[in-house]
Amino acid sequence: MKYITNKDEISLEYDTAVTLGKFDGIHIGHQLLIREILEGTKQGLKPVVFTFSFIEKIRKDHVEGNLLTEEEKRNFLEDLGVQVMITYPLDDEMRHMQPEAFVEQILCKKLRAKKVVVGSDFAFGYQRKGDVILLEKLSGVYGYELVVLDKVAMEDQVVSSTIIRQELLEGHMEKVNSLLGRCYSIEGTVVHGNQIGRKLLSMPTANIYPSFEKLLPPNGVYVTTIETKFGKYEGITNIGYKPTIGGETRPGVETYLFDFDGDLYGQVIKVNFYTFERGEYKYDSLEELKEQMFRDKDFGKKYFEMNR
Ligand SMILES: Cc1cc2nc3c(=O)[nH]c(=O)nc-3n(C[C@H](O)[C@H](O)[C@H](O)COP(=O)(O)O)c2cc1C
Ligand SMILES: Nc1ncnc2c1ncn2[C@@H]1O[C@H](COP(=O)(O)OP(=O)(O)OP(=O)(O)O)[C@@H](O)[C@H]1O
Repeated sequence: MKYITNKDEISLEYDTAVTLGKFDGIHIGHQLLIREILEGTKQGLKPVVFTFSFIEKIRKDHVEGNLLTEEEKRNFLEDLGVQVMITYPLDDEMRHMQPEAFVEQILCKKLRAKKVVVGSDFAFGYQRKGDVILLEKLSGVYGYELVVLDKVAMEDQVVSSTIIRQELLEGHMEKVNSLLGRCYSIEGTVVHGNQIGRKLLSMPTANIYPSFEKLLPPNGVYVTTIETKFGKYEGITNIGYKPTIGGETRPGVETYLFDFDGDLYGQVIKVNFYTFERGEYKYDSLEELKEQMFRDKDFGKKYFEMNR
């Protein structure tokens, strides 16, 4: 997949099927739009996702972050079969661009869009004045096919990244997963902890520190699966600051993998979240923490027995 972040490099040399938006999470609604641009390949059009960089707006504290980091979004779109991803800088020039100019100069001239796919509420251009009516009108002028998809809803609620972010911050993982059409996941490189898990708690853990732009569910314990280069394992994961031990300055994601006995240090793992079990708690002693962690392990094992 071609990945373009420099606005001087967006002139494409082939005809394209383009969808536009923020695409945070790439939820079940976004996936429909992407499927539609992939259909464009049958007419010889390359599928393109055009999105903006909002980096400057993100408070880097896991609370106003995104469901997907830029890297995750890129990998995900590539896996889906998208051939070009453009992350366009949302600078002053772009912010003030009239919607008609955007369609003419960017969409038609630079991206050579012959098919444009958007949701029915798509808005773009200065003051979000451009909409599907304008796109329809201009399709006759510039000769592209416009496909407008109805917004996907689930249980009478329109699916949106905003709703998924809210549900995630509440720890409603089942809801988040059904709106995403897959498990919420966090990726990172396994780093060394302070070895208390293996030596004193009889529970070795793989520690990762997610990127700051990544939105995290509430601190606490979750049932998870973990993708590693050795395969996929079931496990139990704590998100937080380990208050019983102390000394942590940023939240970590710490996982005990069931039935695994190998070395993960330095490797990238992906942790998939299924359900929230309990909040993180400051115990009076390591012994109490250890007893609770073994109850957490039983909880996780039972969850998979019942949900396999
Ligand atoms: C399932 C699970 C539950 C945990 N729950 C808590 C908790 O409630 N409070 C806490 O302070 N630490 C909790 N932890 C973190 C432990 O304190 C941590 O695993 C231990 O300190 C070992 O850390 P280390 O890998 O740096 O050696 C939990 C860890 C796991 C895997
Ligand atoms: N539920 C949905 N069904 C179909 N298309 C959707 C849905 N949600 C968004 N879209 C479309 O996907 C494109 C990208 O939209 P955008 O990234 O703004 O999604 P969003 O989920 O509505 O985000 P936000 O909640 O931040 O507004 C737009 O064309 C939008 O209309």
